[in-house]
Amino acid sequence: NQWGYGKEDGPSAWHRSYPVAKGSRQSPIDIIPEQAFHDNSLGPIIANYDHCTSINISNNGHSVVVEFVDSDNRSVIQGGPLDNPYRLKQFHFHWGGKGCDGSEHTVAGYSYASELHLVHWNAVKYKTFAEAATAPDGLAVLGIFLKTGDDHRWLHTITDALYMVKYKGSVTDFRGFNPKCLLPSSLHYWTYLGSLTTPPLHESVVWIVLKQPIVVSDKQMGKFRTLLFTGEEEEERIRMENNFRPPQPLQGRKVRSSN
Ligand SMILES: Cc1c(Cl)c([N+](=O)[O-])nn1CC(=O)Nc1ccc(S(N)(=O)=O)cc1
Ligand SMILES: [Zn+2]
Repeated sequence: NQWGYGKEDGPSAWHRSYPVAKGSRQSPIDIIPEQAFHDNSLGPIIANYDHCTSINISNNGHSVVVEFVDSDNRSVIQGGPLDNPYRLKQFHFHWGGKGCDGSEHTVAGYSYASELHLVHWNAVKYKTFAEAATAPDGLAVLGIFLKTGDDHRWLHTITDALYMVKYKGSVTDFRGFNPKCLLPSSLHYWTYLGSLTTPPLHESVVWIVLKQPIVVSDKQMGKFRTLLFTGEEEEERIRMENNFRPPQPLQGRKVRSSN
């Protein structure tokens, strides 16, 4: 299933192999804060990542991904719009080209430099990630915006490892990383029902997008752009950048806002 972010295989072509691309709950979306519904029943998001166990970091030809042990509830997110704890499986990023923004969600038309996605699955209701990934309440993705400014103290742990996963298909050990250090100080959020933002675009995601971005330096962002979409054995070397899907039609969905 070769899909990508290029002219021929990019987001506008995905519907050919993945018709759900034109579905009724696609992601990302443009979030308009004034039109979000302040829902007082929405409690705080609780992220328990202290016992989480990262396994590896890899380049899957679309993004850089850090995978976690998800065989028990050692790292979960709960509260907010979620009826039960969702288990952390992986996190990855989307970003733009040099000097360009590359977040997936936008806020009143404003794009951020990058967007971090922490992908969780409903292990209470479903036996595997694969099963959850096709269920309407199967996944919960925590979206965190990145804006450029000062160096991020902890992002170095990730950016210093990127040279080891330059090529598509490369993977290397990456143990003991706790993603709690990537969370902003405020966990205020918007939430809505959506989908995976890349093929297979399953409409199985409860999106929780944090309002407060984290700050990373241009230099750190630049290291993401040393990654390649292409494999070591391939003739062509294509820089991994602009790996984001543009906002999709809201189709009458309500975006709720935490207090
Ligand atoms: C679809 C699937 C299954 Cl099923 C499995 N599996 O291991 O069983 N892995 N994948 C791949 C996957 O997770 N894709 C994914 C795509 C977009 C996003 S995003 N940007 O956060 O919306 C999160 C994840
Ligand atoms: Zn993503």
